[in-house]
Amino acid sequence: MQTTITARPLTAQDFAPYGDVLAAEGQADKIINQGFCGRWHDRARLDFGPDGRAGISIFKAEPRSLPYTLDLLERHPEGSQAFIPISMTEWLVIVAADAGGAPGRIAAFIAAPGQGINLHRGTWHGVLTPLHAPGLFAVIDRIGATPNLQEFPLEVPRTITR
Ligand SMILES: NC(=O)N[C@@H](O)C(=O)O
Ligand code: NI
Repeated sequence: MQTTITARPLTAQDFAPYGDVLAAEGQADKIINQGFCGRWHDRARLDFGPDGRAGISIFKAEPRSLPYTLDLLERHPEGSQAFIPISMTEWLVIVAADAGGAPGRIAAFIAAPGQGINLHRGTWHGVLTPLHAPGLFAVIDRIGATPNLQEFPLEVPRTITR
């Protein structure tokens, strides 16, 4: 069993099984606004289900420190969830593969300042984990009448290190 997981730098390629990386990285898809702005166009696979709608919320999360004890994973079976950093600091992203309806192998990433993510619908993840105050994020996820939340407490907590 993985009891200690080493976080690695967040890259779009490594994160692809779990979601999308949202950042002004590499060449812009479009140059707009009379050449004064780069647009990294349509970079997230958003999904809010047939009965939900998109919402934008602001999260202010308490910073955590490494090594971090992970004792809970969760997922949103009815929609995607995107985290766009407002405070330009690194933060911790924890995801896991699905293994028959429960979390399988866990992966951890250090998001660089300015990197955001979009978790695809149903992706197991740790809750928002900034590493520096003020931990401000814009969150785009499903607003609907159902809880859209499945939590999975870990019987054996894991240690996430850098
Ligand atoms: N519960 C909530 O709004 N946030 C969590 O889903 C999270 O991933 O941080
Ligand atoms: Ni979540």
